[in-house]
Amino acid sequence: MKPLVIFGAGSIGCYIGGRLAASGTAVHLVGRPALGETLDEHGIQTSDHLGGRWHARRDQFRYASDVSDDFPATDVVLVCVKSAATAEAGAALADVLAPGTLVISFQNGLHNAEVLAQALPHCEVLTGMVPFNVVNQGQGHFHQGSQGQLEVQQATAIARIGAAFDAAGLTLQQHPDMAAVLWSKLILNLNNPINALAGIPLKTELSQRSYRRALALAQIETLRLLEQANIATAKIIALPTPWLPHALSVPDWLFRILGGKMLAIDPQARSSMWEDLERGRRTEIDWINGEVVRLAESLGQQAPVNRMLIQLIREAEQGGRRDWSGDELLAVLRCAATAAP
Ligand SMILES: NC(=O)C1=CN([C@@H]2O[C@H](COP(=O)(O)OP(=O)(O)OC[C@H]3O[C@@H](n4cnc5c(N)ncnc54)[C@H](OP(=O)(O)O)[C@@H]3O)[C@@H](O)[C@H]2O)C=CC1
Ligand SMILES: CC(C)(CO)C(=O)C(=O)O
Repeated sequence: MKPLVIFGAGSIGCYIGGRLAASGTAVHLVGRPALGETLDEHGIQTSDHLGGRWHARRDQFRYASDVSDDFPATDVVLVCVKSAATAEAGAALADVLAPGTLVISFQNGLHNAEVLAQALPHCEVLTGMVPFNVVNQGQGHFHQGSQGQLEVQQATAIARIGAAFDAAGLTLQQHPDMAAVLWSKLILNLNNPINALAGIPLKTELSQRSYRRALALAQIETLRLLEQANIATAKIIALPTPWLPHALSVPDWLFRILGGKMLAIDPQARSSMWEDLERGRRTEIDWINGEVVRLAESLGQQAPVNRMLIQLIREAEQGGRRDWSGDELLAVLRCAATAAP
């Protein structure tokens, strides 16, 4: 069997790749040399919020720091880099992939698969969606801290990998309308800047009504724009997407009952944007809240709440505050919303 390639060995790439390798799929990871050294020593440990633990020994996967280094013949590639690195990933893969290779973008944001398709016109590029959180805990250990099933664009080519994902316990849910899925995921990801600015774990943050109300403001603004643009959403968690701001705004005691599943998160889990700030990397704010601002502009409207979140994350990227209380954030976002003409 030809190895399945994971381009972008980070939290998501190593989690999916580690689970696949542990269950017997031949996996070839492309990532940075420093992580390669860590994995040489420890292999890939994966675990989840339900207590599952898996280990891929070093002889169960291959690892390279670029595509020139012993790149295998493959017919499936999963792209798991951050959005800023997608174009570069596409350019690197263009030289080495055979016609008809299945390429799946397992990334947040709306347009990564399109960027890949432009670079790889000879491949079949599909959109994927990762609903759960993964944190790199160091020493080759990647932990899934919340629930959800991987979703992927409906296509006959998925038959090539369905059994391998099933064997790894990562069943792929096929969806006919990934644009709706990606917008719904983006609406959940509007929490990424709030979590990163709060500087606290997701569970602690979402347990506090003021942070949830701040998130609801950003979501309400986005949902109004989607309605005006006739863009559909999909149900990707227990609640339909348009209900989210209402469910988030209830008092803490009621949210503990209604939003039980949203709080079923490991106490230490954080958003990927928090991890980016922590590691001094560029965040995906332009691919998340930036999409809302661009949608507003295309409709001749404004998105002041999302614009303010972008500004605060830009400041945080430059060393600015990352310890906002919920009340402070809510006040700043409310002020932005009312100040907009
Ligand atoms: N982490 C999470 O919980 C979730 C993340 N997602 C999404 O999944 C995607 C991946 O996120 P995540 O796994 O957190 O990202 P990471 O940054 O942890 O992983 C990506 C890795 O790929 C490396 N990389 C980038 N370009 C190259 C290249 N050309 N050659 C070799 N290595 C490269 C990066 O190195 P470097 O940093 O040095 O560039 C990094 O180590 C994102 O779109 C994210 O939003 C979705 C759901 C949950
Ligand atoms: C899973 C989730 C929503 C967790 O915040 C995420 O997508 C991220 O961290 O980027």
